[in-house]
Amino acid sequence: MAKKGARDIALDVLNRVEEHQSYSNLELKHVLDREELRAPDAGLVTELVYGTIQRRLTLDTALDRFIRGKKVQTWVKNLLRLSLYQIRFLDRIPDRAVVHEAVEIAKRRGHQGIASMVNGVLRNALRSPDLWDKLGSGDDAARLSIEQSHPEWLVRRWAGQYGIEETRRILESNNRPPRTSIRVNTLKSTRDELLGKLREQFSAVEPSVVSPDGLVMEGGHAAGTEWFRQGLFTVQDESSMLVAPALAADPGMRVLDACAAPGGKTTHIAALMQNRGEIIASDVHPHKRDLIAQNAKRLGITIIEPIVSDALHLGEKNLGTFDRILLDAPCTGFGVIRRKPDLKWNKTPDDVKAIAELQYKLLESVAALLAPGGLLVYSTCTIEPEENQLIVQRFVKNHPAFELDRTLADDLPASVRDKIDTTEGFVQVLPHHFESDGFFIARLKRKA
Ligand SMILES: C[S@@+](CC[C@H](N)C(=O)[O-])C[C@H]1O[C@@H](n2cnc3c(N)ncnc32)[C@H](O)[C@@H]1O
Repeated sequence: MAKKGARDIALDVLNRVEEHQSYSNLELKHVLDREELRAPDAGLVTELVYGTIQRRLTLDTALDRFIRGKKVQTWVKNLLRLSLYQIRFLDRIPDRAVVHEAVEIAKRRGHQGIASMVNGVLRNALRSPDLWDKLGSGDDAARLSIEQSHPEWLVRRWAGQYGIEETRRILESNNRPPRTSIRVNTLKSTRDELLGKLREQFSAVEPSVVSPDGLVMEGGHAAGTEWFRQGLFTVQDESSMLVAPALAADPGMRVLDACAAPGGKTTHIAALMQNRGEIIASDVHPHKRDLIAQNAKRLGITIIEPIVSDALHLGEKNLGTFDRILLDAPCTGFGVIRRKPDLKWNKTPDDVKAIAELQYKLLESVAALLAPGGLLVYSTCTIEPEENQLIVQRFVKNHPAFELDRTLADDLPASVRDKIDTTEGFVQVLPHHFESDGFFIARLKRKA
């Protein structure tokens, strides 16, 4: 049987995501593993899937002009979205080729009638040069929602919090493809050494401006290299590399990482502690404990003890107290929409409320284990104040033994301090600040 092309495979993934209500990264992995594609083809499939999901609202609004009122099967709608995405957003693929391939796929999967409809819709779209300029209507937030393809409730929420211009920058940044960033394992190498090695194999590798431990590269499969297997680095977002240093853990300390899997930040903390001391790395999901252990092993770290526990009940485990605690809490993930575009379509305002309640309870639970004079870092990969600043402010108000440690900003690299407003004592990185994940970090101190 002839091998499937990239667009056919991308269509399979889009269909599975919709039919199974599942996450695109999981479906993509499943299909890419099955098809055993070469790296450039896998790259194209990935770009097509994420791009089509990312731009879904813009694409559907445009398509509505041509298919309004007609009943269209899910796979046909996805084929039209996928094709329109290439026409509008991928310059390197000629429009003729996109239409031709879409028509061939429609014939193969359906029949001549569907192929003619697909051909007609795409040709009509190509004949409407002002199609993309006038998609949105209404006020700024409503127009931005359509133009930048984010749900209107989220755009309104962010416009209220950050202002409409900052919100536009957030949305535009979310729509740009993510870069790969990696963190050097300072137990085994230095950033300069690793940079030299990676440049032998990859063309565009640069030092991160966000973290002194980070490198950034366009594309590239760094995790497939021998250097990865040797544990010289780990793949981690640049913003998230700010968290472990915020904990200011010294060698020899006792540390709790309460929501640790897969261990990106735990292993960073261990490296900063020079692999001396003790880190209890806990996660509620038993299958994730092995991920932490595997990562620690590959990186040559011996001070991490992975355990399975619900952080709401860690107090019942007789673990004693800790000098440092990290609560990298589960969250809506609205800071990582660029890498997980499904999030913006799947989550609702009620999800924000529910997760914020859980975050507050988790914070209360783990804070009870902090030794007097100790530090606790609360972090999330979201940009929702309800999950971030408001949680910490409410906690400090209700727990007088704790205070917000406003010296956190002093520990940030100057390049980060210069770019973000830390006057309230919090660190909120937005996606466009460094083209990295949106991330929140606060540091609390238990009074001695
Ligand atoms: C943001 S992720 C942590 C990422 C991790 N710190 C890293 O850097 O690799 C949140 C983690 O919290 C875990 N989690 C969710 N609810 C939890 C709970 N009640 N107790 C402990 N862990 C929980 C999830 O399984 C998930 O692995």
